[in-house]
Amino acid sequence: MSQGPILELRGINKSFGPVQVLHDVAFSVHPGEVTALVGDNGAGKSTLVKCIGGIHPIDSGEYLFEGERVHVSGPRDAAELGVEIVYQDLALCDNLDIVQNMFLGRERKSGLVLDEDTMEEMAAKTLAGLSVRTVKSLRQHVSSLSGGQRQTVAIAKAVLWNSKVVILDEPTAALGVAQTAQVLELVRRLADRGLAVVLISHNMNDVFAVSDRIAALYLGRMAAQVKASEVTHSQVVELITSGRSGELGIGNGIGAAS
Ligand SMILES: Nc1ncnc2c1ncn2[C@@H]1O[C@H](COP(=O)(O)OP(=O)(O)OP(=O)(O)O)[C@@H](O)[C@H]1O
Repeated sequence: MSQGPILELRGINKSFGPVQVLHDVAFSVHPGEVTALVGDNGAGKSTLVKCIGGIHPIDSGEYLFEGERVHVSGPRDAAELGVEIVYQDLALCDNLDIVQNMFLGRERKSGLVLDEDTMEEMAAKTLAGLSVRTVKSLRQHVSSLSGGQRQTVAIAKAVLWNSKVVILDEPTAALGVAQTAQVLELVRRLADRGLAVVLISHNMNDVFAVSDRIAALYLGRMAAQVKASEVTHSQVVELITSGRSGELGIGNGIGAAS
């Protein structure tokens, strides 16, 4: 059964100087669901996500979290709400091990020294809770991991910090078939644990494999936000490329008024 949204944006506008990138955007994400955010290059996906993450301040519009209107004026505000973004270029440090990466900037201390045992235990528990069994040792440097394993560590890091909303920016873009499947499984598991997951992707197979809802941006406007079970591949492609889908009777009239 579908619950109300945990995060909801209404009427979001965002410009960079004279260029308006987001126009009156509505977007909502629900706990226990994967919402795919799709759109062509330059449609505004990254900008929208950066507004959610507090990296770009919004010009106008409402940001609601758990039904309350909130002001997110920096990444710290978003993190405090429980919103984490996992970027494509993964902010992992190659020269640190998995535990060090997962606790980077939020290290646990016991007195003046780092509490390595507790950190390792928490990291192990988080990975086990996500059924991640592919990493051999938590003390191996991240540089020795495969692309899929690195994604896994980055995602697990977001889970470790009790995030409620996890936004994944093209998590499978650089991965092969088997690793993509692993990461998608993990994405699904996050939602099954009750998190709200936003998946930015260009890959329709990935989108349909794991998403409950699909939000399509077209030239900075939200063309449609629909249940994945109610649309076909080609309808979503149409939304991405023209902002409309005639057959669906949805879309907000973008490009229609000529
Ligand atoms: N900091 C900025 N200053 C000026 N313009 C920007 C800035 N960031 C993004 N833009 C513009 O906003 C538009 C949307 O870009 P954005 O990166 O959000 O799109 P996207 O959907 O994430 O694209 P892609 O799939 O290529 O990553 C583009 O036209 C881009 O040039």
